[in-house]
Amino acid sequence: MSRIVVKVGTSTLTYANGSLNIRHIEKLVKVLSDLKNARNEIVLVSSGAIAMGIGKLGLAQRPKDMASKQAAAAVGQCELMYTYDRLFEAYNHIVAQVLLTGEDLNEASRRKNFENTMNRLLQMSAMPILNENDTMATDEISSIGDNDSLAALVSIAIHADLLILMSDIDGLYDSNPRVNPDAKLIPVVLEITDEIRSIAGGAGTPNGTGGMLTKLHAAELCMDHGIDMVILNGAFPDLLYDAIEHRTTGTRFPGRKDL
Ligand SMILES: Nc1ncnc2c1ncn2[C@@H]1O[C@H](COP(=O)(O)OP(=O)(O)O)[C@@H](O)[C@H]1O
Ligand SMILES: N[C@@H](CCC(=O)OP(=O)(O)O)C(=O)O
Repeated sequence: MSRIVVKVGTSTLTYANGSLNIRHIEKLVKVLSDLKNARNEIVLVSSGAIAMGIGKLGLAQRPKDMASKQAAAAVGQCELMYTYDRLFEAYNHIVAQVLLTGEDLNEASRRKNFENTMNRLLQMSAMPILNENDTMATDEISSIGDNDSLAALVSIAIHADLLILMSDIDGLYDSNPRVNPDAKLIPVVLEITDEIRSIAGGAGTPNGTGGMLTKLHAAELCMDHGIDMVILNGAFPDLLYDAIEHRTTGTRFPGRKDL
């Protein structure tokens, strides 16, 4: 049995107009349900609240000011959880919503409460679905919308074996493939060096927020705590089986083994 944190980005879950990408989310839920049936402990960190809120509120574009993004997230988070609840129910899995900020994990008593709740949910075979608490979030993680780092902090707090980031791209390339069509996928990164950081660019779409830089930050946090991290293409959730069974796929960042 493995304890696995899976983070799925906005660009995998929604189209640019904020509508749900039904094909992606249905496939993801199916694979996660199967992994749970195989006795893995799965924690899902899901972005997408702001985009879904924008879609539901009928806003013409992504708002720039913080309060409007927070309001959109509050609307979209309901829609997101409603969707997950319905889809997981079809496979007899129970979902639980957990909203938190980086601050919650920094402060000892709040962190303990988080760990206790997570452990109990997993014992009860429920599937915790986490997102940043966008209403309360200030800029402690970086800015609103860095679930990559949040997923890494969560993986550390609950002693996960593996963190998988599902993105809109196959993994880390040696330069941004949206700019350089000859860019090559890097299958394994053993250390986050300045050279590796220099090849990571920003988000690929208006809805994506972190780009590769926040994913490398997440990788560094995980590796330093002995946790493997893998970046995969969220359009192909079957790749989760490969990542868990250590078959080469996407980009793997092996956790330090000397801890
Ligand atoms: N070296 C790189 N390798 C791969 N992707 C890169 C690189 N540099 C920048 N990117 C961009 O990062 C994007 C993925 O991050 P992001 O848009 O935040 O999506 P997500 O919603 O999955 O977090 C890719 O679509 C790509 O445009
Ligand atoms: N918490 C926000 C943004 C999260 C975020 O990091 O976005 P992404 O870069 O798509 O993973 C939301 O749910 O919309």
